[in-house]
Amino acid sequence: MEASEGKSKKQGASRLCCLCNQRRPVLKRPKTLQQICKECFYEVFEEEIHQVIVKNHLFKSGERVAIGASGGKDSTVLAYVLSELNRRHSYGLDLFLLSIDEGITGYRDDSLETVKRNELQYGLPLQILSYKDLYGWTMDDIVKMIGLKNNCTFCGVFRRQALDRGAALLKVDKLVTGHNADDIAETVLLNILRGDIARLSRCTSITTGEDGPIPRCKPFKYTYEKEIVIYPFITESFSCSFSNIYSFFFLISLELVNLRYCDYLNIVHTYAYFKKLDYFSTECIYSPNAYRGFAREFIKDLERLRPRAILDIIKSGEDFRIATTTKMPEQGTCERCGYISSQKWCKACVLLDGLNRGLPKMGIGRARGGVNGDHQKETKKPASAARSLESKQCGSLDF
Ligand SMILES: Nc1ncnc2c1ncn2[C@@H]1O[C@H](COP(=O)(O)OP(=O)(O)OP(=O)(O)O)[C@@H](O)[C@H]1O
Repeated sequence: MEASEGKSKKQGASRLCCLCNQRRPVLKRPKTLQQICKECFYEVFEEEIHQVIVKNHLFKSGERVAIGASGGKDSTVLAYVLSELNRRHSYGLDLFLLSIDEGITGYRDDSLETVKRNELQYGLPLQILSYKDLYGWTMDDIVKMIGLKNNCTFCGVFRRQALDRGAALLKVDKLVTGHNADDIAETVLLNILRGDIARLSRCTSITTGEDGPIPRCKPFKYTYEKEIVIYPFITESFSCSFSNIYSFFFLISLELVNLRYCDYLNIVHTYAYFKKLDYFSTECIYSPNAYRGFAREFIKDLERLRPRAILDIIKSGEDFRIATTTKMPEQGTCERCGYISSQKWCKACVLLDGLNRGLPKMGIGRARGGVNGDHQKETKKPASAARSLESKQCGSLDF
């Protein structure tokens, strides 16, 4: 009798949130597998990001900060959480949304509509810059000329520079992006697979570009993608439409951690689609993303076996030391547009020159030392240049 009473008390206790020990758990936290209630989930989620911001001295009071806003889940949650923390902890930041319109019909035009709604929902001023205005080309035009294979290189190089130009226009001190722990772990792995030591040493830094036009920070460096996906579902104030789906999410939340990543996102995205949740969840229509996709699935498989795997990969990336004998590229400025460059021309100018001359493959591939203005030399080796990029897929492998 006593034993069974003890057992039922124990079962009752195990049904309480393991953090507050008061409320019923509604989800298994992906990062730690702890069964916790929704109040504790959003408390730990937001507090961890706050701690990352404070410990890494990401911001100073009075700074103007642009949030790279694509309309996707990461940057939407980042815009929401950062404005909340800014208010709650009196960071004293002036926040802005900065969106780049790459000119991808049926993808970016739709996601920009989401950002425009976010502008009103969060009360943050929005600046949109387009590839068409900046470079005279949309990604639709570029894909028509170059095809699907290498288009991500153009997009990645142009977006990086476009964000810097937008930041200069807004006169901000910093740019923050929604890159999360999963993105960083993937990038560590990809840079190892490519033997790219220069990017490997940069890709784990929480702040980069301090020597360039504008420092970039990643406040979600240690935030798991699965938690970013969960967050809007259980935060009442995030958007009124999110609250409608509590019951659905709570029913499946304890099981989700064991699903494959693609099944997981499919469930969430399908539901998000029907409920018209206010972030945009479609993959880029021009991104085959095969190589990064394999790395992503590999990391998700590791995460299913051991959630800490993501943090450990980031830690390994951080702990790599570059031998002093490794020659690092020297930073200068582009002779053509004045943007930062370790070569005579910056990568965007090389790519644009190729596009404008009807030789779009000219700038593709990694310039190794030497002067990249030597186009003649590059056009003589189209096969090897294209090959060097096959493994690169979506955009550049650093941030
Ligand atoms: N078109 C864009 N305009 C402004 N910022 C962008 C744009 N595309 C990407 N970013 C920034 O870079 C981050 C990483 O972009 P990535 O393309 O990897 O998208 P993601 O991981 O799907 O993120 P999100 O869910 O925010 O779209 C985004 O979170 C955002 O901060």
